[in-house]
Amino acid sequence: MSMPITCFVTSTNSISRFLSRPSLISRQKLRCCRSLRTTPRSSASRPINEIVQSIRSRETSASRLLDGALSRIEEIDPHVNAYLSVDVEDAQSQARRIDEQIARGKDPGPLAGIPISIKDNISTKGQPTTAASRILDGFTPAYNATAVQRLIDSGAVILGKTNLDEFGMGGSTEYSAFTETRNPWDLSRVPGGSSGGSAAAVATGMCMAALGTDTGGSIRQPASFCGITGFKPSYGRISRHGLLAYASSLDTIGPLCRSAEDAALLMQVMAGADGMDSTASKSPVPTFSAYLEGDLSGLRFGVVEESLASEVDTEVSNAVQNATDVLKSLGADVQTVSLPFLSHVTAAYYVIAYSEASANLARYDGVRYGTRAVDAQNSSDMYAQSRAAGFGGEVKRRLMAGTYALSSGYYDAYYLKAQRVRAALTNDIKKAFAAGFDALITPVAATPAFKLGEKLHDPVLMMLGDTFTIPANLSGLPAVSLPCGKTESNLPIGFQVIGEYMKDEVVLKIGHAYQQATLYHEMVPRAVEASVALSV
Ligand SMILES: NC(=O)C[C@H](N)C(=O)O
Repeated sequence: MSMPITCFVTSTNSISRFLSRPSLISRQKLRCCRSLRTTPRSSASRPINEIVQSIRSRETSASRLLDGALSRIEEIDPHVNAYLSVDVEDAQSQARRIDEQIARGKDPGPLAGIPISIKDNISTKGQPTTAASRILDGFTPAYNATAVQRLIDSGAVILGKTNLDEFGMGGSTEYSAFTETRNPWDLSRVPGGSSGGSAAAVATGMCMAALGTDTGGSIRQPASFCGITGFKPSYGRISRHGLLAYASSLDTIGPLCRSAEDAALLMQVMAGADGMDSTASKSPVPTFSAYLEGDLSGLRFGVVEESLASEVDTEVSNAVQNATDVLKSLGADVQTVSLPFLSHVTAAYYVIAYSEASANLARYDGVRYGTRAVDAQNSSDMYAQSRAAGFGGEVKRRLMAGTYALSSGYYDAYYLKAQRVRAALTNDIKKAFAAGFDALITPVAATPAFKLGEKLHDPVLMMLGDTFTIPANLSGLPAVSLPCGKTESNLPIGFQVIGEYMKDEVVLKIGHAYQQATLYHEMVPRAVEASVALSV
């Protein structure tokens, strides 16, 4: 039977019924939620794995799937601005190649024909890669990032490049030099950041999965604001080769998808050693799918006490509380755990991130890439003018603060102190795992998506939004953001599961078990559907 997949996100009856349910799921309601789970899956929530099977068996084709994504981009992206560039012809020729391979009986790989978008700070051969910065306007890399190449080698169709805060510096995607992305659940709100374009593209079915990068929460927070699943792998699990560095000891590439199951599939093809990145771990890559099944009995989770403090929105803390009830009902032992250093992590993170950024971004001098000042008198004048014109205000602020923190006389007071906080936090977390916890639970952010412009001129407020996501970066741990509810005003809420170093598969197993019991990851943003309908 031929099965058209021209549109991934549809409001089927089961989803509409679910969306009209109260935003919080209580223990009593869990049974009802589970029974809804037995209703047929909508195409929005069909696992990538199943869609690949239907491409392989020629029920549908890569070209048809791509057409669906392209028509959604045409309809929806003028409202959301998730993409910075889409190379339609190139994507169509990739899809045709996959279909031809299948017609010849050749298996293109586990992602055969799946349209995937790439955050624009990850190199794509022959496609613009700007990091949403004017300093890289017009830059086209000569090679693919290792993660991108591995997706292509597994049959994925690379669709386009998604918007971000310039060089990943921000939490709302408003610091892009080119356009601000809007939250598809409420177009007056931010999609989160810095991988806001990737999150909005997945949430609206403008692609089936996307790559993002996470330095202090940039995959997990936008995933949570847009109601999808975002996975930050252990540091070193995926090669950083081809990632435009922001803060090298923290940067991680990872997937944004509809489900933990889809994230596991992408992890399988991207993870592993890489001769081009000495920080990519040589430890063997597990078979992620082998870990997905089964309940959570025998696992112990620690809810981080400090993360449910009074500053956290009540709707958020209630939703996280309900998520822990679901985890308990799946057999997990859930207790509380304290991370006394949590209140210091944001300050430490920003000192480290700014310092590393000031070194990494020194390469953008107008000589090799992008913007170059034309009427400079000499070379140092040319560097200064090119950088002044090429970088946005937020990037300049961070580079100046980072240079200051590393300067002689201040190094001990700032950089060294921040590294000590990093060590103390890592120690806190190690103690928790040594005491027998398998994972830590926190909200992803203290609030749901905020209004466009609300924090734009208050960088400290913007930074404080990262408190719960930063620990996994400072300690190099794997962490996933999972949708776990909606607010009264129809905004998604996410909770976070942080695992032990290099136990990425355990984190995804927990995510999958949770998603087998709930439907929150199947929520679709109707605001966009409505505004598209209005505009036609
Ligand atoms: N890049 C990230 O992970 C986001 C973080 N808000 C930052 O600005 O550094």
